[in-house]
Amino acid sequence: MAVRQRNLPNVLVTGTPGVGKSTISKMLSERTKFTWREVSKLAEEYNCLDEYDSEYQCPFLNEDKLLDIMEGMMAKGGNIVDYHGCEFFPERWFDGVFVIRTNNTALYDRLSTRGYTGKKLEDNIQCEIFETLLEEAQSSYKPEIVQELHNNTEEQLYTNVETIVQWIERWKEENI
Ligand SMILES: Nc1ncnc2c1ncn2[C@@H]1O[C@H](COP(=O)(O)OP(=O)(O)O)[C@@H](O)[C@H]1O
Repeated sequence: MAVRQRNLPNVLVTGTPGVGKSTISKMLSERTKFTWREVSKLAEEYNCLDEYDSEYQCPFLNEDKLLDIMEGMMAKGGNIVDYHGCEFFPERWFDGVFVIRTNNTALYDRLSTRGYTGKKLEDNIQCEIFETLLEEAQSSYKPEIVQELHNNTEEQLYTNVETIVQWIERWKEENI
C-alpha cells in the first residue's frame, strides 16, 4: 500500500469553462489558506504553452512539462487545483475531486459575457450538456473521491464552498 506523505489534502476543482471553478477556488483558498493553483496561469507563467490551435482558439498545453513543474507543488498537500481538464494529472495527486456543473442558460450567459462566441461558445455549452468533464473525472479517479456540485445560483456558490471546506475538515480528522 502506498504511504501517504501529505498532511493536508489536495483538491481538484474541475468542470467546463464558466462553471465557477475560479470563483469557488478563490473563496476556498481564502477560507482554508490552501494554495490556489490556476493551471492555465501556471502554464503561462512556466512557458508550458505551445503553438496556437486556430480551431479551438487556444494554445496547446505541454502537459509533460506542466506536470513536472507541478509535481513539487503537490507533494505536501494543501493545494486547490483549478482546471477544465483532469485526466492527465496523476491520480495519486488528489484526495478529492469536485466537478462543478452549471445549467445551459446560466453557462451561456456567463460565457457570452466573457466574450465567447461561435464555435468556442457552442463547444463549451456542448461540453457541459454531454457531461464531458464529469465523465472524465469519473473515469480518471476512484468514484468515492469524485463529487458533483451544481453551481447555478449565488446561494449554491456559498453552499459549494462550505461543502468543500467541510470535506477538508473531515479529511484532516480522518488522516492526521
Ligand atoms: N454560483 C454562481 N452564480 C452566479 N454567477 C456565478 C456563480 N459562480 C460563478 N459565477 C460567475 O460566473 C463567471 C464564471 O466564473 P469563473 O469562476 O470564472 O468560472 P471558471 O473558472 O469555471 O471558468 C464569473 O463571472 C463568476 O462571477
